[in-house]
Amino acid sequence: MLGGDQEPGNYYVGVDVGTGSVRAALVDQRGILLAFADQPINQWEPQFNHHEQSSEDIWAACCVVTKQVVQGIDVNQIRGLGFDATCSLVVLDKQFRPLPVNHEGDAHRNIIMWLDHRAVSQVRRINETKHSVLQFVGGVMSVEMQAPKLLWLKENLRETCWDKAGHFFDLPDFLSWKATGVTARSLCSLVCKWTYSAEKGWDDSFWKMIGLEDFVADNYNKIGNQVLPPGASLGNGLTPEAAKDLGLPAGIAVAASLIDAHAGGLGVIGADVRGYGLACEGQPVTSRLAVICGTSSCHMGISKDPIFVPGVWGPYFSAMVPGFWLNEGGQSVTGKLIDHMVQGHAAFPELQAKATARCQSVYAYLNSHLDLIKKAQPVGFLTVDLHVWPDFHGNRSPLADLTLKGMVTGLKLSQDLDDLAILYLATVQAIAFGTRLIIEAMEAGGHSISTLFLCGGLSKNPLFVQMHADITGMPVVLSQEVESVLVGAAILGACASGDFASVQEAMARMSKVGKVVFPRLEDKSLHQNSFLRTSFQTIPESAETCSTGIINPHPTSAPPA
Ligand SMILES: Nc1ncnc2c1ncn2[C@@H]1O[C@H](COP(=O)(O)OP(=O)(O)O)[C@@H](O)[C@H]1O
Ligand SMILES: O=C(CO)[C@H](O)[C@H](O)COP(=O)(O)O
Repeated sequence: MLGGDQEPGNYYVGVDVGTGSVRAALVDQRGILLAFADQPINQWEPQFNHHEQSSEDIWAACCVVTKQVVQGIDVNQIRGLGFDATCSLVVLDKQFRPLPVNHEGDAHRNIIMWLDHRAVSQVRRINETKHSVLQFVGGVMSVEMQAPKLLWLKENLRETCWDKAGHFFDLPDFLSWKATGVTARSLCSLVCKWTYSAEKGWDDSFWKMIGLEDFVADNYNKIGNQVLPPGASLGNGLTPEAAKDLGLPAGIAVAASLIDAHAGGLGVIGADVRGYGLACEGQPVTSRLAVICGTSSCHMGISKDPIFVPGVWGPYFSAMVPGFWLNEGGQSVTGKLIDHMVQGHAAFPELQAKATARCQSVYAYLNSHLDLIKKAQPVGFLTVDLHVWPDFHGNRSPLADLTLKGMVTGLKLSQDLDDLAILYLATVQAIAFGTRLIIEAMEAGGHSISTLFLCGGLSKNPLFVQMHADITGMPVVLSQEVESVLVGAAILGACASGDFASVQEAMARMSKVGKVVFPRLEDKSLHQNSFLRTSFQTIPESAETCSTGIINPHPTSAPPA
């Protein structure tokens, strides 16, 4: 439904497909959200570490939310449409029909999700090749990228999937194809997840070396041989069929899309920060780090020249902001980890009942409960002897080790609501320490970061935001629009419409500062001690400590696969 400021003008629709839900927004030229809608999407986990979705379900959800946000407005004012989505792998046959990615042969489940870790053996073999393309993914390919998943399909579902496949899409590119009928891929998805180089294109020798020479023989037809920069206008715009599905006029501009974290980056990183007392004021945009915190967290830092950071993805040219190199650090589970710790605790039913009685979310309740039990001490003091190592789904950055597991030290026999609240706090802190490790690795590689720009579902949690400020020692900027990832998607639509000359111009006009959270420096030594204690309790004996107190469990070499 339409709400807020209703000045006439040009509107854009942004659609954001996250892990757990699809969101859409109607956004104006100033980046203000006039309407918002969301809808959860199905996920299947048929086996441990196998995570699947359905492209038909996702498209249907996109249609529902888009129709909702344009209800009641003159659709002729809508100038452009932009999509972003998780970097999940969509498989279609030669007639564009879904193919099964599972042993059960269920074609409805035709997406291997980004967090799927089935291709462990495949990624180990890919990393053993030490092929030069690996330099551009932080030195180690992640099991969450597309090459190992494709190899898994070839080796495990040859007849039911691989031999019948006509098209392998990254989810953002599937959505833009669905809207326009154009199979061109976005430079963002191909560079970040498929080893494509913005400068050199595909590297035949890589695909031959890993056993996927089929793509070379086919001239990359199935994975993309037409590549467009994010925000470029696709074909003749929205097809009549998709227009009917989405409730939009046929022919409006549709943009080449972005991965969700990258859309979040566009939505926050270009804001005008004058007057907030931030160190990044008057400094190049390269001093800003966008952190997109949803199911996972992604740490997006840009640079004028390529920077190689072991264990941090990239450098990727023009994959987010045109003309800039991107490094992407990440934590595979953050929101999902917090949900897992809280929902799995013995006191969760009590928490749920109490939060419901107060009409609060469980997180708002836990935050106020922590305020009650902390008494006169700083909240961080509550976790002096309880520590979490957050790699429950492996470590994406900077250790790049999918075999790492999670850990909790300092548990007692009691399992009441206080214990749950403190475990929740320790989990949030562990995630913030993970961000600090990533920042320190990026700075050691050559980045110079002074300010964090947070967005995504977890940025709605004030404790999460404050802990990131306190533990990194950096101010955190929150955008005026909480749903900044959708602003990023709308920026794409605005660029495709031709209303802005460049992505940079659209970013500067449409992303805006809402609030700044500064670090509480009085808690700094407490967090430093906690950081060291956590690390020493959890690292293997072979690890060594660097001068900052960061632990490197793999001291002699690049991180293992
Ligand atoms: N208001 C809130 N307070 C605390 N946590 C929140 C809030 N809203 C969302 N979250 C957390 O954010 C995560 C989901 O973020 P979201 O950006 O929607 O994820 P995704 O894009 O991966 O679907 C969940 O773990 C959820 O618990
Ligand atoms: O790898 C990614 C970005 O490069 C994934 O798309 C991302 O980690 C999943 O996003 P979210 O946690 O927001 O659902």
